[in-house]
Amino acid sequence: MSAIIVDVSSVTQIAALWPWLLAAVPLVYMLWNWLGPNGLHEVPTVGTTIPLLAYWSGLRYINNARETLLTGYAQYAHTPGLFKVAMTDQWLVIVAGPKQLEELRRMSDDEVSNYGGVDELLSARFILGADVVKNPYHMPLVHAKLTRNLGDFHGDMKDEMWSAFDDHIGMPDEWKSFPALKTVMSVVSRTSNRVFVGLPLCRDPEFLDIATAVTLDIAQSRFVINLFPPVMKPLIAKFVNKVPSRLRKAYAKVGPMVEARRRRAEECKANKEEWDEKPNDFLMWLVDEAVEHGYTNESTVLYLLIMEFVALHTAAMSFTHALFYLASDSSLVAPLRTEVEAVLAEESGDLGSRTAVRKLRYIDSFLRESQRINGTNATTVWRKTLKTISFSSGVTIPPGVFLSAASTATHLDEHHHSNPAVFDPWRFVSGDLHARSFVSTTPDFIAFGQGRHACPGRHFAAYEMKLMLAYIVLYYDVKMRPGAEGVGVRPKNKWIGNSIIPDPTADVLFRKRVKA
Ligand code: HEM
Repeated sequence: MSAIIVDVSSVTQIAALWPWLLAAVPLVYMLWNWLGPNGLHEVPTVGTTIPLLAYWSGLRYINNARETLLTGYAQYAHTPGLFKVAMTDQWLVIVAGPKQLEELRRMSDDEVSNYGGVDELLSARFILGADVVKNPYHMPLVHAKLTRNLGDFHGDMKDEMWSAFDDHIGMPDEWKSFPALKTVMSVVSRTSNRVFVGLPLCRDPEFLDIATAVTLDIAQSRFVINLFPPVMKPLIAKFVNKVPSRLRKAYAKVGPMVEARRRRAEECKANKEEWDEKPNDFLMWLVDEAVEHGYTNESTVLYLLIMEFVALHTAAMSFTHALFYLASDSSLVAPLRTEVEAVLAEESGDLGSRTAVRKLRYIDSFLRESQRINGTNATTVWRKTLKTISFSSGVTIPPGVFLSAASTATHLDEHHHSNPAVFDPWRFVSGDLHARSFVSTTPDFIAFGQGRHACPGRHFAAYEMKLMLAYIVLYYDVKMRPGAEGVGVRPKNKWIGNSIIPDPTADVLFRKRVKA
């Protein structure tokens, strides 16, 4: 009997220990992460390596990523070309300097995984699901269907963009104020969605709300989930992941169209019949994949949302960065207008033609230069090691480590660019025009990543952004609304971790162009 009593009391004691044991798991994980083999002792650290303080460094990084990355780059870009910074959930190894970047570029997909990197960055397996991480089938579609046939969409994109400008800004005779980022987003989301889902859905405000909100859902969910070590992430994700509810709303909106298209595609397939007037948009390509491989309609809608995530905020933020330069300095518009008017005359008044946008060198240089200084992300080329990899500096990195390239610091390296901190919009107008175009990824310009996994949507984004800038200089005068920073001063960027956000509160004034 007493033995039973002793047992019962020890069970009770153990039960009382459970909360402590549960709390110890993340602590042990954290110690293991910082001190074990993944402690990456060969890689120099910016900040502290002491476990709990490193977690604190990870929290601080949210506010001081820019300084941390520039400091690390200045100290370590040449030897050993790598350094590490603490995230709240793990180390991030920063690859810095042209030699190491080139070595990373040459590594095979067996050595470093690109979607593994995206997974670490976004906690994608918890937010979007493990299937997306295993099978990101939207990616090859961007190359094979969109980029290769971009010319087929020029006319529709131009048509949608002109109509979006008309609806969102119109042609005010007097100066009128518009929230810059929000207005740019309205034009980008309509233009992109003309190609993603076609008319009339690309103009449906409820659908566009869903399409733009999903990025914030992913960003916010990932922010909270990444505060915790991997063992706790699945549990935390259950409480904070906002994507499932957005997906339900998206399905309610787009699901019937997906189901109808799928039925028709399956009928055509079964009867070996041609589908006259089959839609040609990203959604249809996703439906075709679903028919071919048996994916669900829910997954079609989820992958559509992923496309909205990769395409909309990246292009809208990048364009707003450039718009702020244009609106802050009235001397910049003249060379752009001269060029656009000359191209317009050569192209019989059609700015959207296959050749017109390619001829816009000044516009192209302006956007590349804005992207060089600002970009959307201070690190690009996100990778996860699958094997032990070695750099020529002698440093080895074990499997399972999150790596990324220091893009902002690379772009501001004076070995690459003279007066690197100065915005010189015509910097890329001369020289090897192909290598210096907005979409070219070069060792000194990695805003779109590098190598075979460089952004496959950059040609689409560049076409859209060049057309927008051409439209604005042709039809509008723009200036910054005088704000706290003074008249004609470009608003400061907001940094949240690695994200570089053009001031979301800044307004730009537009009026119908007054010709001299
Ligand atoms: C200015 C706008 C954009 C910027 C700055 C940007 C930037 C990037 C970067 C840095 C990467 C990672 C590249 C690497 O790992 O080396 C990437 C990947 C990707 N981007 Fe973009 N992007 C933009 C627009 C777009 C658009 C409009 C689309 C789709 C139409 C798109 C689709 C993708 C996809 C599918 C990937 C994953 C590629 C892969 O890992 O194989 N992006 N983007």
